[in-house]
Amino acid sequence: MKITRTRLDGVLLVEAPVYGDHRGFFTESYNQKQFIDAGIEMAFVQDNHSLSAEAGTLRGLHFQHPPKAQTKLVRVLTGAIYDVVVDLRKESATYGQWEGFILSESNKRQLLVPKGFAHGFCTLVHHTQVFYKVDEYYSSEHDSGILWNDPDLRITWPIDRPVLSEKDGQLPTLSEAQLYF
Ligand SMILES: Cc1cn([C@H]2C[C@H](O)[C@@H](COP(=O)(O)OP(=O)(O)O[C@H]3O[C@H](C)C(=O)[C@H](O)[C@H]3O)O2)c(=O)[nH]c1=O
Repeated sequence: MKITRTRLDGVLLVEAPVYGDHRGFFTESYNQKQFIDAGIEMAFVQDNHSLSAEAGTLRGLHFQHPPKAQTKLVRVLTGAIYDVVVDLRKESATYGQWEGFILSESNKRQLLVPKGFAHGFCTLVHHTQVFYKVDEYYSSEHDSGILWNDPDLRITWPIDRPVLSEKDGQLPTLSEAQLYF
């Protein structure tokens, strides 16, 4: 399994071996021992799966406040996404910085998003399904987020007018948000 560090401490790209043959492919998308051996030791407790019908659907930027903050291991089952993480850790040298990654059905790359990051994605094709493991259960009371087009973050999303939930369109900016990381 190939683990690639990124410029944001703790954010990792994970690539598992893919075994192709005339029928298609097989891959162990998650293997606890291999992940622990690679230093990815969190115990995932919940699997999430979303379908976004239209290209240009944007979900995020979301996080859960401590003590229900979540590490996420994100991958794409069908389609493709521009996946974005934002460092919300006040003491981090990269606080308020973001990075984007293309995860797709074809590249099979996975992204590990540590606690203390906001996470969101914009779909690049129709009928995109995203599957991700989290190490803390969903808590609506701790669910929060940052506005996708925060003028200070200036995230270069691939679309100007995305399909958004009403909730996501009303999220605070980073400067307005109450953060506890
Ligand atoms: C996240 C979540 C949601 N829900 C319920 C709450 C709502 O009734 C419904 C849709 O939730 P929401 O609109 O927050 O779904 P997304 O916009 O896809 O949110 C996700 O999008 C970004 C990309 C993330 O990183 C988060 O994991 C997650 O917040 O599912 C649950 O029952 N359990 C859950 O874990």
